[in-house]
Amino acid sequence: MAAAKALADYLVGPGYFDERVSAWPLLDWRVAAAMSGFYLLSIPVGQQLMRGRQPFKLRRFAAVHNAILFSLSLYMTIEVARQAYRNFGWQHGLRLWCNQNERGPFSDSGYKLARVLWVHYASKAYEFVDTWIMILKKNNRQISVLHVYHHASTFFPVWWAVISFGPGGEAWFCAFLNSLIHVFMYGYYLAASLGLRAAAVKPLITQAQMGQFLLFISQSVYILFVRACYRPRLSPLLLLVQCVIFFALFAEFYRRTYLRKPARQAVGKREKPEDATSLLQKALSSAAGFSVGDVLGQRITGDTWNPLRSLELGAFGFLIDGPLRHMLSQISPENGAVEMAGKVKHSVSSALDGKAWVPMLACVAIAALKAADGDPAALVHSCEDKVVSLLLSNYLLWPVTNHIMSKFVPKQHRAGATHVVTMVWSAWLSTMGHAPTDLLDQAGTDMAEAVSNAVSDPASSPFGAPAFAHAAAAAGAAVSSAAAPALERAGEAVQGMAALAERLPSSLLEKALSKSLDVLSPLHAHERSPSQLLDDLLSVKPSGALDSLLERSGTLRLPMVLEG
Ligand SMILES: CC(C)(COP(=O)(O)OP(=O)(O)OC[C@H]1O[C@@H](n2cnc3c(N)ncnc32)[C@H](O)[C@@H]1OP(=O)(O)O)[C@@H](O)C(=O)NCCC(=O)NCCSC(=O)CC(=O)O
Repeated sequence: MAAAKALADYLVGPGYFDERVSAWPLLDWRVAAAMSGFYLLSIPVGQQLMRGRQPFKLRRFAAVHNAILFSLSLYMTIEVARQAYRNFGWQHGLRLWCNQNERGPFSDSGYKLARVLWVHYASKAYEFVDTWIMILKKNNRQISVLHVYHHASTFFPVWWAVISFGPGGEAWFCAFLNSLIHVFMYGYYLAASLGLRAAAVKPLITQAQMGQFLLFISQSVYILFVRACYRPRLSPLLLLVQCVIFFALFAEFYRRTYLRKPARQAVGKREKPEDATSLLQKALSSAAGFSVGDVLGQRITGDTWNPLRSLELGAFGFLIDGPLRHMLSQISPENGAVEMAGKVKHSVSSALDGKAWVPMLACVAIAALKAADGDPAALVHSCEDKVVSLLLSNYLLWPVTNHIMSKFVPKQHRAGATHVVTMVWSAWLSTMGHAPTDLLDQAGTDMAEAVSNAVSDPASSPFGAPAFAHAAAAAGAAVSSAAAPALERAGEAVQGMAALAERLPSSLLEKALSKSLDVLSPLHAHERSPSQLLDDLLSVKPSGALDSLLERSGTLRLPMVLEG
């Protein structure tokens, strides 16, 4: 009993049901649940009744219905924005997210905002008519899990909970954006019911819907876990769960509707996309990339190695980064959604990745880092501070890498080579999680310089792919450069370690250690060009396991610290 009360306090406390609206229509939970139940029941019953009958055309009826929802969505978009602005207003410190759901007597704008949010809730019940149109038209292909789950659950419990426990605050964002997207969606359905097919805008509408879910996921994570700024927690929690499910269902809808055909037509003509690697493979490689990258990152910043953090980041790679990348790869232009020539295709894909996904994924990665460090609240500043350097380094690393991979690296080695670069990238992210901003800006600039040097000085390399080699060196240089102050702090120890390693029996491992320490020391101390750095790296035989190398570096560092 006490546990149930604690849970209720956590989710909807301290005020529980909002008395100001509890007498409003449709807010008795039994009525709302019964309506959703009735909707669910109506589907098999309706389909059964339509069995053996001719489908209805319903042109006029569907057109009127869509015109109503189109106009209502337009009204709600404008009215929610207007009342949110009046209620929170810039002068009252309106923020995009983290606006409080005030209790106490309604202000005029607070009341009008609650009222339009209630209209939004009620409109979700009216949208049941969509499904009945599908049933009467016998458009069974449209009655998908996505569609039914969306319609049934959005009315009850999601919007019912939002209005019942907190008809204000953060709900404005969701109602506003969803209504805006519904303007386009019902505009599309209106045109379709009048016999006009707008095939070109259909995928754009689906993309907008998916974008909205990603924004809602970000919003709920932000207000629940990052800033912990919102009560009741139930609505953002429901929103989070819903939108993760919707995003997955919509990604699948997108793949099925827009990608499958071109991919089939292309059989025999085109290479199988490399991104066809399975979800499990992507999750595993991402886990490896993040954990090994973090081991390197921690070493670079000179921290004492925290294995738990590396494990947590591995879990982040496995559970979030890998699966997300898999989903995104399914809908990328590389996967056949858009027909383009090779080079253009890679550039467009990289640009889209950089613009949309990379900042998001990288911020999520930094969030995971901060959470692993036990300081999730630092995420906001880290993201704000680092997103520019992040984007810069992304554009310097990935488009070049992708281009070189497709051009020089044989297909069967591409996945492996990409994983290596991914490790460098996650080491970089891990380093960024710790390094101060100005340093990162400097590192970004260094990286730009290194890449341009590499391109203008294409000396041959053992890979037979000079640009790849130089880009890899440039990335290494940037990581090294970002770590400069940490290494400066540990400068003497590093030099000492290298010297010690020289004196140890000259096994391959010790040589490798010496070389790797050399490579990791600040660039300016050695005046090494990226190609020299690469040569150093290449002279290290990969036979020594990374772990033992790092372990060795740890044991070597100890005596120096003790001596110091
Ligand atoms: C482009 C989409 C908006 C719609 O995809 P569809 O596959 O349904 O599109 P379509 O080309 O088959 O639609 C044309 C057919 O729909 C019929 N039609 C007309 N009005 C309709 C209405 N109000 N509801 C459902 N169907 C309707 C037309 O007569 C035509 O039938 P005919 O073919 O016989 O001529 C997509 O992004 C999408 O949302 N897909 C998921 C399916 C879905 O249920 N979406 C809505 C709820 S989800 C949602 O709303 C998410 C959110 O909150 O943003």
